[in-house]
Amino acid sequence: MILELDCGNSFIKWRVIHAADATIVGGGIVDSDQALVDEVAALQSLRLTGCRIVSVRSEDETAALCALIAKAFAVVARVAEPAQEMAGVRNGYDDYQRLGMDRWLAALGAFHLAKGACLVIDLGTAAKADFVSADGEHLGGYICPGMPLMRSQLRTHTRRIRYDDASAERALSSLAPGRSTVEAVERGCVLMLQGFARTQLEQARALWGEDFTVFLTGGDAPLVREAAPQGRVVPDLVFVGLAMACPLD
Ligand SMILES: Nc1ncnc2c1ncn2[C@@H]1O[C@H](COP(=O)(O)OP(=O)(O)OP(=O)(O)O)[C@@H](O)[C@H]1O
Ligand SMILES: CC(C)(CO)[C@@H](O)C(=O)NCCC(=O)O
Ligand SMILES: [K+]
Repeated sequence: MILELDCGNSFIKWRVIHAADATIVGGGIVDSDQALVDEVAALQSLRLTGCRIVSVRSEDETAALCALIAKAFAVVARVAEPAQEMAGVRNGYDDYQRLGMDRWLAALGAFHLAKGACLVIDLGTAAKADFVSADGEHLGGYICPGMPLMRSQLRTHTRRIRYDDASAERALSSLAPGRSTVEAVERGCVLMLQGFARTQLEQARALWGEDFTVFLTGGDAPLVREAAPQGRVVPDLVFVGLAMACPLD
């Protein structure tokens, strides 16, 4: 069994797969290293033979997580490293090491699945878009605040915007103009995300006409379904790329 980890800025997504056929044994989302170890250790008949990690955290934080995993499960974690070119995709950044590894792996996974031009829209703490042309040229992308950051900026920088998580969830039953603070903010931020998605689609159309595949990933992907109806929702797109970048015998 292989432990796969996607360490974002707010959460760690994990899953355990069988090494032989990649079938999924278990998975989840946690907000700390210790919670990760506790959840994975609770899996029935766990037998880890390897671990691969993609992280956008600092080197120290990533090293600390690897050490914890080595101690808890006696496996050496392989950490995905930046590359100028991999699996037919050429990194489009001026300095390829600066491109976020989650973006790079999602682009690798998307190109592998699409076998042609593709647009990746990843909606997490940050909202990201990346473009890969039919010949594997990564053209670059965009980074914006995602839903959690837009929300918290409004809360932090105003005095009268305050509401709880439960009312935030209720507010999203519709996107009609808000008649309360929570509705106005939550729906407004969703419309920002949808606007982001639509603009990326326009860019892709300008580049490639209708000849491209759209992938939606990240925790908030469902919020832009209507704005990108042709989008393929692939929640584990980063893991697809991670397996390509870190094959384990
Ligand atoms: N089960 C879940 N646990 C945590 N967040 C979730 C869950 N389902 C949906 N979300 C939403 O997903 C968003 C976080 O997305 P994601 O987990 O992709 O972020 P991240 O990987 O930490 O961020 P980034 O990729 O920008 O570094 C939050 O806005 C949250 O509301
Ligand atoms: C943008 C984030 C934070 C999204 O997780 C990550 O991809 C990252 O830290 N990227 C480095 C900056 C860049 O991609 O240009
Ligand atoms: K992520």
